[in-house]
Amino acid sequence: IMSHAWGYGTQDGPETWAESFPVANGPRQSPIDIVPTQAQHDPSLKHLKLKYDPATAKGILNNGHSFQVDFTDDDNSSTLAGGPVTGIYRLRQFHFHWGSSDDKGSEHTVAGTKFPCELHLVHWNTKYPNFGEAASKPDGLAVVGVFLKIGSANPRLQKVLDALDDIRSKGRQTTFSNFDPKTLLPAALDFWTYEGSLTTPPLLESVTWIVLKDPVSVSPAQMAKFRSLLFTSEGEAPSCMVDNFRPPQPLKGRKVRASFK
Ligand SMILES: O[B-]1(O)OCc2ccc(NC(=S)NCc3ccccc3)cc21
Ligand SMILES: [Zn+2]
Repeated sequence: IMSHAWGYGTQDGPETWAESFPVANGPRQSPIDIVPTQAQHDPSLKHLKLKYDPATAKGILNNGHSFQVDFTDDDNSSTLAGGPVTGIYRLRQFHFHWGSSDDKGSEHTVAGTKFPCELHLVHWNTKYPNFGEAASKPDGLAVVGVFLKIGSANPRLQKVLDALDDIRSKGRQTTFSNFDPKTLLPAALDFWTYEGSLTTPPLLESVTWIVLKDPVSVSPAQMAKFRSLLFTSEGEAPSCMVDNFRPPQPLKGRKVRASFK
């Protein structure tokens, strides 16, 4: 069967996704607006334990919705544990969402504040045999979200941004090795956490979200690199890859917990 054609345009964007993916109107959809004054500090939350082996970095791909850096996940070399999760989750990939201008781009918002970009580090629960199985379970995935805020150029981003010239169009991929995604994180790992979903179709309600409180920096020139990518394949009329974010979804009674006071 044809894979579901979805995107971020007026004809195929977030307002249309429920037609093919009815879970879009489900009880635990993401992203959400995080309201810090309504998040309850939970002292029982453990520290986030992130262990990433740079050798597991495999490739970088333009998938037509974002670009992602993929990791080999056939052993526990790169994992997440602690925080709100039980057990060990393996790093699968990371990717970003960003805007056409600096006043929007993130998926989660903080008391209505939008950031120009948001990083997602995707991990799957090793109690399941593989990513695809885990993605369909309520405790299957754990995604760390990191906000990027306009400021000085972030040298940690540069290796990723320099690879974008080789994957400008949808379907392009190239090797990407020896990279430690931990270098993309802020110094403090304080976080908000809640139960949610993928923010792109199939919108599966299988994600424990771990959204870091502190942003990392990105410069306007670096944002221009993100915006140089294309949603479209070579040979198609080019469409700039921008505004690839879903807006915040109804909380529907969910509680957001904070790891910090
Ligand atoms: O919401 B996100 O953008 O951030 C967190 C996150 C994790 C994964 C995705 N999507 C993936 S991996 N789809 C392929 C797939 C999906 C389901 C089964 C197999 C294969 C999107 C997002
Ligand atoms: Zn994402």
